[in-house]
Amino acid sequence: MFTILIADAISEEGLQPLLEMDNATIIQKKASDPEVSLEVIDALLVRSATKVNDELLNKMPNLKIIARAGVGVDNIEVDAATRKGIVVINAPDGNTISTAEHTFAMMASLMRNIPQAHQTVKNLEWKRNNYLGTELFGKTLGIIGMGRIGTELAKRSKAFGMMIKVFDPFLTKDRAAKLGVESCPIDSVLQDSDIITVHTPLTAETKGMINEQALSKTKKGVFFLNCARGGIIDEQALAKYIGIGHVAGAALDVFETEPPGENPLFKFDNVIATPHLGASTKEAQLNVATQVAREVRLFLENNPVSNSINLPAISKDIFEKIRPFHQMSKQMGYIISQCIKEGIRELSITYSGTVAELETSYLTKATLAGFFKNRIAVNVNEVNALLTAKERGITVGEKISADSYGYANCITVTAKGEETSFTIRGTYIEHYGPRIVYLNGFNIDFLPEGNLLYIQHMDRPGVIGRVGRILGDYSINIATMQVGRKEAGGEAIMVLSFDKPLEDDTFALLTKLDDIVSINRITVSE
Ligand SMILES: NC(=O)c1ccc[n+]([C@@H]2O[C@H](COP(=O)([O-])OP(=O)(O)OC[C@H]3O[C@@H](n4cnc5c(N)ncnc54)[C@H](O)[C@@H]3O)[C@@H](O)[C@H]2O)c1
Ligand SMILES: O=C(O)CC[C@@H](O)C(=O)O
Repeated sequence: MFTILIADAISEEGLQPLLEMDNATIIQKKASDPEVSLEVIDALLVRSATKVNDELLNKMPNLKIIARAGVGVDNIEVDAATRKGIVVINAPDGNTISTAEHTFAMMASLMRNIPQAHQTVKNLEWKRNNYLGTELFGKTLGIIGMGRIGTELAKRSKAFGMMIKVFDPFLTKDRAAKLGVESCPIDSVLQDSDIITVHTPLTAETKGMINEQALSKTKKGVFFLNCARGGIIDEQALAKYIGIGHVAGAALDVFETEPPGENPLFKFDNVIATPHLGASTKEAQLNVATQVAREVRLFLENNPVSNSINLPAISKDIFEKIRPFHQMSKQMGYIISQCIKEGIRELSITYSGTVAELETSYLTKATLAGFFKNRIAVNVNEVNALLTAKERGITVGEKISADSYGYANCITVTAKGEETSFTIRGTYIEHYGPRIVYLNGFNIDFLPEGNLLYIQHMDRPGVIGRVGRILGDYSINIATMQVGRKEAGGEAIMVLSFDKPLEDDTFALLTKLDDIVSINRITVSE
């Protein structure tokens, strides 16, 4: 049973995919509501009001996924979520059209003084001479950030006869040509535009990118728009440039602090504002809610998600192909973790045969997730596996090899510590399942599941009998037993499986037997 917390106002109609789940309890309350038991929440859905920070995440040890019903994830501490292995998803395009339309509406309103004029009419005034506007036709619109919203805005603005200059370091010349816009350096956008609008995410690089220095490069009489994120345009600098009459006006939907409270910009009549309404349409809210609700449900039902911020996107088709290897990779990582007793400094994974053609990076992360399971306090999964390895100084290597040892596919994992190393190889046999076919120099064949006992011993008469006798004395039923050796009289291994875990006292007796080199209890669970 899953518990899903919808912490902000999200369209009820769009939440249907979650409401229809018969194994989920849906709670629609603020995360700060004392009635909410944060520790049981599996999935959290938010818009921008809930600040998903480390402090909140620490109260949610069961949390597996955070969904942002919108684009910007700046209200979520993604790094903190990643460290804890929590998947973060968003709805990247559900509100694109609405926000582009809102930006366009703000631009038109700004140029024709619509909000100010509207207010005077309502005040029973008729000030026709005060509101001389400016046409959009023939003007140059500078767009900083030519992503989804920038692109939609450009299309609409072109239809109004505007010229478009764009600065986006990730925009290729080909794409700019296709969109009919001029891609140029930021200074050229600043110098030549009549109206400048920002559509980037708020990042360390874009924070304050329109500062005094940038404003000083603009034309006198330029207009500014910000319907992306507060802080991309420095509010103090903008207020200064409006104050000296250099900037002719600004339209703002977003603010450095929201709600903004007292703000130096609000004293100017030529500044118009809306309270972060870009995505506030019925259509956008339904779109984003439906997108995240579908994704959260897919995720909880063990399917891949497409709009993750911190997990590589993987299609359902590809995931179906890697699913058997995915489970086996986790199992092998988990077996290694229980057999190598010291810290490791290197983990290398070699893929061969058909598996080498699949998304192996995902399998490498699954191996690490299995390795870290029960070794460290945080839950490690594909989201934080590489980061966790890096933080612990473990080098992770991935290789493709042509030699698949006669199997259709195989994955070989070698872990190296300071003193020891351990190698395990698995193959997946269709209609039969995963098999471990090699352990530390020995060919073997066992199913990596359940309660296992792995014994490395000398190949001498009586060893197997002595192990069997102790197990028999303690009424322990051996479910399966596999043996392997390199040469007669040398070292050998046996892998036994039981219906229930081996008790400590039985295990202790086995460790004291003659001719045993090493012995490990292994539990391989989901
Ligand atoms: N006002 C609202 O309600 C509302 C609604 C939706 C989105 N947004 C915000 O609008 C912004 C754009 O959203 P989007 O969906 O178009 O995002 P997007 O990811 O599609 O586009 C962002 C673009 O910015 C570009 N970019 C990144 N860094 C840059 C830099 N330093 N200089 C220039 N360009 C840079 C990227 O290459 C990308 O093309 C985001 O900040 C988002 O949070 C606001
Ligand atoms: O939730 C909202 O209304 C705002 C969404 C918007 O800022 C976004 O980044 O998608």
